[in-house]
Amino acid sequence: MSRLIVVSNRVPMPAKDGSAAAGGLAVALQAALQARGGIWMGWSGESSGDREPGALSQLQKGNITYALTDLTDTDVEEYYRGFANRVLWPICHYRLDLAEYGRKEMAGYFRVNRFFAHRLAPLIQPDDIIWVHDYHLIPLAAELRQMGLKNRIGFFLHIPWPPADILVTMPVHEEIMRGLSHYDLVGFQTDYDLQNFAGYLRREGIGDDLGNGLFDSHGRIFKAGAYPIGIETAAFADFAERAADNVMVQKTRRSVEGRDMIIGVDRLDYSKGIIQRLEAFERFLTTNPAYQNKVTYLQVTPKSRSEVPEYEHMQKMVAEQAGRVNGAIGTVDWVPIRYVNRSISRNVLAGLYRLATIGLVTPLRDGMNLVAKEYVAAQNPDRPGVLVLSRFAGAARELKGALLVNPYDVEGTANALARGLAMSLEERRERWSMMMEHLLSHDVSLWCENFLRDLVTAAELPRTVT
Ligand SMILES: O=P(O)(O)OC[C@H]1O[C@H](O[C@H]2O[C@H](CO)[C@@H](O)[C@H](O)[C@H]2O)[C@H](O)[C@@H](O)[C@@H]1O
Ligand SMILES: O=c1ccn([C@@H]2O[C@H](COP(=O)(O)OP(=O)(O)O)[C@@H](O)[C@H]2O)c(=O)[nH]1
Repeated sequence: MSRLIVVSNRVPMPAKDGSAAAGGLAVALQAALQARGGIWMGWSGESSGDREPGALSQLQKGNITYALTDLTDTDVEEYYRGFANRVLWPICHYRLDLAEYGRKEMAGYFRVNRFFAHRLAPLIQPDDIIWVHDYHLIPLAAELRQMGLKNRIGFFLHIPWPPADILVTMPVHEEIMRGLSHYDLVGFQTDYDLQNFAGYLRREGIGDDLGNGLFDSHGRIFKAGAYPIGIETAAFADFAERAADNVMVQKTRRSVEGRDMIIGVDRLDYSKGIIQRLEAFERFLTTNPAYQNKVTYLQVTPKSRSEVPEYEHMQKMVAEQAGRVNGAIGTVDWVPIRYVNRSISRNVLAGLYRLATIGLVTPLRDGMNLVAKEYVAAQNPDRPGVLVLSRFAGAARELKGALLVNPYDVEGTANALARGLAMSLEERRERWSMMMEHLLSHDVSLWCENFLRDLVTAAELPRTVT
């Protein structure tokens, strides 16, 4: 079996005690790497200031070598904060208004990808399979090809891929698309993202859909497909059941006794629709006054990318809004919104999901949204809660038992909350079973296997158009 080389901007390093990093993606990829042997390469998250980064730092754990590189201050600013998070992230989340184009940042993005390629290439053997993750590293395959590498290289995009009309507003859309054509397999989260990709090729006249998942563009033939990422469903369900003994979960249970709990869990990101969600909760309480003092909404929102101005602005807006609603509607013995601005460990989170009558997941746009899947997996099968889910999350393509909402429609979301809280146990069980069955049969290990199987079989493709 060929070795596997995984490349991602962030690398989930094992903890100091040697235990593997938590999170479905990390667990699935670490398992695949252990089985085949391989390398996980990426950014250390550290800056070398204005000095050229030193040699890769390497750490061996079983069959896996973790290889990390620092980046200079300028690299972090231009590649990560600048182009990845102020151009690609907003564009892929349909936020043209937030994209900030700068020639310096665009050049920095391509330069850091070249730097990654130069650091990675000496570690690669001819038979290795390379799997690149996410929007930070789209041009990596082109750079590796430029250096003469002939290995199979796959790419998986964790975030949405927008329609052509949005993509073409990005000055370097052609270079980005050319970058994708250097992979042997390009994976998206949903069929909609794949359709947008194919639509761009057609619209711009730079490629053809050859059928059976094959495309040709920029003189290369490659595969593209939808590979919706899953979670470790069975393990997470087990986790949630055992979390009942956790002290924090017990404290929370006591603190909401006699009330229904609604839970929202999101990085503090404008794509998550937190402002609209708080508005919907307020609307629900004002149009259903009988629920006042009967419901607690827990919003867990760890800070994210705080050095990027749009994120800093969001932090202020969300905190102000939560405070305003609490001030306007709360009473001396009831705080409607509990707003937690820090990260909670996954085992506590699993227990909190299980306590909540409603999982409120309303991104304005999301590649998948693993929280939606985790909420379902964490439920007690005897009395499961209700998932209220944005139709604009990738997860909505799969979780048909959810109450689907349009997060821009504040009144519609408020109505879904009322419907969810009043839903009969029979309907809740029926909806939950349908979703749980799907999640058990489409977990993250299957996602990983399917992608790698298709990447390996891409070896039989002719690579260039004759
Ligand atoms: O690296 P950051 O800029 O701090 O952002 C964190 C990640 O955000 C998006 O990721 C998430 O998806 C991951 C894979 O599905 C998941 O493991 C992680 O928990 C999520 O936060 C983005 O897609 C990642 O590339 C970022 O690293
Ligand atoms: O305090 C927190 C908040 C989130 N998460 C985890 O972070 C991931 C978020 O993934 P999702 O796909 O929902 O959103 P993303 O952050 O990738 O955009 C999920 O696995 C959550 O369990 C966590 O461990 N602690």
